[in-house]
Amino acid sequence: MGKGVEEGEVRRREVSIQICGLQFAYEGQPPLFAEFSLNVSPGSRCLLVGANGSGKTTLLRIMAGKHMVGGKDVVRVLNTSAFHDTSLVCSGDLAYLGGSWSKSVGSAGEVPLQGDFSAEHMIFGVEGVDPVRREKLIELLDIDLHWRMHKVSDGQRRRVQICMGLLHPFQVLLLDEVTVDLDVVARLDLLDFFKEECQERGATVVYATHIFDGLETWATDVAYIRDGELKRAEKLAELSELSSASNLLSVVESWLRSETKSTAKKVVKPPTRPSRPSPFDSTFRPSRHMAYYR
Ligand SMILES: Nc1ncnc2c1ncn2[C@@H]1O[C@H](COP(=O)(O)OP(=O)(O)OP(=O)(O)O)[C@@H](O)[C@H]1O
Repeated sequence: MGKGVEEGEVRRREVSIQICGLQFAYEGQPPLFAEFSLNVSPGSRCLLVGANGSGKTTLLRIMAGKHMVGGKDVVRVLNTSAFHDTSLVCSGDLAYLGGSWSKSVGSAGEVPLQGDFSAEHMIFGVEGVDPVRREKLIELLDIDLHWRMHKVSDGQRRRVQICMGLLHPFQVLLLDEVTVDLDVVARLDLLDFFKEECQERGATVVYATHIFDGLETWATDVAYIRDGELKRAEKLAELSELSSASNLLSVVESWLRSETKSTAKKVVKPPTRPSRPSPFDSTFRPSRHMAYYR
């Protein structure tokens, strides 16, 4: 084995995801990310938090190689460019579970999850899978293989989607709030499964969420994004606010509330309208323009 390969392996173990000076804008839009950098180390369970529209989904999709960005060194996942090296996804080393009802299964592309298929057909259709892992996931997610995908509930469909996404033992898993439809038991069991995968195999999970139940003891790191800018990236154990606040929800709430306040300060007040006449004023006469004052 060559020295270069060994060095590559060492780097791979030091950092799972490396984003350095990312710049990204949707077509015709102002830049969402400008000089964004973030490192995530192996074995981490990193929460991605931020207000609606702050850029979490876009960032996950960039890490998943779904958007082309700059050069090959800007976004590295397992020391490879996720966009340029499709083997990362095809091998199952990099898995992305997003909100849509479809699943990228290796080179098979996007598989719809709402047709008249059985859960068994969907799950057993994924090739090259360890049957023991498959059984474990079916049991964990309490999937009935006879479910017809067009007749199941959102939560049941989501279970099948998650199962298919986890069949291959990923090295990096990107989760865009996919637990939202799951009941409490399924969600907590799934979080335990992810924790086990990180602790036993050194896998890395990045999880964008607005639901913080049970995450204080689950996550190792938190990254807070505001308008495409990384405001905080810390180990949860070192998060000073967490010792004084009762839970992670309160900490994130305070971050987002201070954001709202500082944004509110920036809002330019519209020019004041002429005061409208009060119906209690004796000079008041209903006007055909009144609707505009609502
Ligand atoms: N396909 C798109 N084309 C243009 N702009 C987009 C597109 N997708 C997202 N955006 C914009 O990019 C910004 C970030 O969106 P993104 O979905 O990444 O935010 P988010 O943090 O995941 O939000 P949420 O918490 O609501 O899921 C938003 O202002 C959004 O309007």
